[in-house]
Amino acid sequence: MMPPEQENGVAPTNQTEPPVSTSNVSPCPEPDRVRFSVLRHSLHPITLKFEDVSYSIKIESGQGWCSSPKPKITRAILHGVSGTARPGELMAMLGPSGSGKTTLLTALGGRLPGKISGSITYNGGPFSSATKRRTGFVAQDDALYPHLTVLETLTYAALLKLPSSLTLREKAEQAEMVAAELGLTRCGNSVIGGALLRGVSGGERKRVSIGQEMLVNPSLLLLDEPTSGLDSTTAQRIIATLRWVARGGRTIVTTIHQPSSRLFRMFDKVVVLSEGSPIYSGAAARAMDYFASIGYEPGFNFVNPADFLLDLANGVTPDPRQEDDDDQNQEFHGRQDDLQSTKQFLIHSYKKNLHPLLKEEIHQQEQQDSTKSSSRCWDNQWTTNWWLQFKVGLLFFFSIFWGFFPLFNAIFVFPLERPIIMRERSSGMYRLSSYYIARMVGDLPMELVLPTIFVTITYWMGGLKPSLVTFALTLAIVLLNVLVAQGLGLALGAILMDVKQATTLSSVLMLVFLLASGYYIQHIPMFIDWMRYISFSQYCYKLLVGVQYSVNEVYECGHGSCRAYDFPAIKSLQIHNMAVDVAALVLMLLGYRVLAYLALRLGHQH
Ligand SMILES: Nc1ncnc2c1ncn2[C@@H]1O[C@H](COP(=O)(O)OP(=O)(O)OP(=O)(O)O)[C@@H](O)[C@H]1O
Repeated sequence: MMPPEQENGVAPTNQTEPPVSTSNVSPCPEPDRVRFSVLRHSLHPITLKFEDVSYSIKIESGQGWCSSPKPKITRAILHGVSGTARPGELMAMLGPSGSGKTTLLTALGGRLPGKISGSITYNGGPFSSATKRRTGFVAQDDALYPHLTVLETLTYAALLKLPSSLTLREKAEQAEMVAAELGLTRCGNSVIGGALLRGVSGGERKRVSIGQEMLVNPSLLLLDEPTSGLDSTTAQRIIATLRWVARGGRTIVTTIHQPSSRLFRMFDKVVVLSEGSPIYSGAAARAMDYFASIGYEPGFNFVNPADFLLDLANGVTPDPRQEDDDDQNQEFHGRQDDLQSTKQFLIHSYKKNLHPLLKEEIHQQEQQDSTKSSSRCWDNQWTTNWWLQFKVGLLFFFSIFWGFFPLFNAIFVFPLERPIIMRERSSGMYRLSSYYIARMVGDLPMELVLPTIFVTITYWMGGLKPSLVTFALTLAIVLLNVLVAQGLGLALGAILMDVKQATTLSSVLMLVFLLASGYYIQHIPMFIDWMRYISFSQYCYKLLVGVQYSVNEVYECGHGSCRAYDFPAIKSLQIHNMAVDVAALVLMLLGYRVLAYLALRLGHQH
């Protein structure tokens, strides 16, 4: 994909540009735009706002008498931090080590235990499970499987997390693209490694972690020190990547240690923390002007704004007198008490000058956010409604239960009766065909009564289509399914004449039928896929769904209304011609029974 930042001296690779054009970014060629469409745009942009966020922890004071519990003291980690990050923005949190960057990031990711005061909202609402699913979090210590290769790690993430509308191949392609994007192609086949297994370098591990989160196409991406331990070119590339990812409508917040001036220029917003208190929060491009306005300007040879901000966060201020004396060593000075008073002054200035503006900005947006979140239903946890999921599930279990049950019952019939048939037939008591037909007809009432009672109760209780015709069709399909399953059971019993073998074989067959039907697994491998055509459960299930929903039926979904036939579990069934499904079942109904009869006859002759 990208980078982009030509002015930063990073050579563009085979990558494309951000989708939203910015002043320093040129539009990408059309073919790449199509190829990278999955990660290009966020589907559910999130505006993140945090206001007066404070957080304290209780720690043991270290003083206690012998075995008496040590008294606990409260330690404030964050004091009233505010800010906003909108879709398309890349926000950086700067500050000295221990200033609270990770704590704030963890709070924004909804992962901080204990009570946080102040407010953190996502499109005006609290942290919900929907927000959680759309939030990616790259922690400082990456947890990756050491034995997988880089490409395998990314491919598994892609397979598990990318939408089911993509094929396996497309998902694998996305993994490869992200690997290329993060410069991981060369080590794609190297194992990740761990404490006992030498693997890829620390920087590469970090990039794999980032890649994993990027693959899920998060709307909000939070990263803790993504560039730590990386060389400046790689760090540059990663931040440029994050900026590109943000431009696709995502909100990105990252903590960062000592960014170079090139990196600093890529941030849209910065929050600068000093001992948990903010000294700046707002546009990165205006930070220097703000500090100049309160009397802090860098020296004439000062090149990196990030260094300047970090010095201020440490209470170190530029000393104009030193600039003339000794450029090389001492641009700043400060005694301990001076440092403290500088920090206090900066915190005070923030409260006085920036905090009211931020508050205003946060509340101005609030109204827009609440309108947005009420008009859009992206906060729905699922894009399909509960009833549809329930009903499609119920129909599936109709077809499965009334496949297994008669099948396993029927398996026992011939093996158990064999000695009696042999004896009675050898004394010429009856024809095999008359026994066979009588056996089937005799079993019929019991075989059909139970499923009729079952369907009558569950159909109406389950809230399926309240139509007598549909009910009658559903019942007829289930009964047909029962008869087919019974026929298969009879055939297996007659062929094997051994209950144990027949039970094992039918269990395997049924499981293969279920898998081949595609309900549990999609994109079935070719060698097993053909089995769907001999799976009676599949035909039964298709018919049950087919009579339940008409082609143009719609249901309420995350996008307003959606066609039932577009619901993934229904779409994958490919309900085109129900007459073919009925014909297949009828053919099986007769075929299995004829097979059972022939097997009995042959067995008897031997
Ligand atoms: N659970 C905890 N118990 C004790 N102290 C804690 C805990 N969590 C955070 N702290 C303290 O809070 C302060 C802020 O920690 P935090 O990890 O947020 O800082 P940071 O700015 O991310 O630091 P670094 O850049 O070194 O990672 C530190 O002094 C840390 O020791």
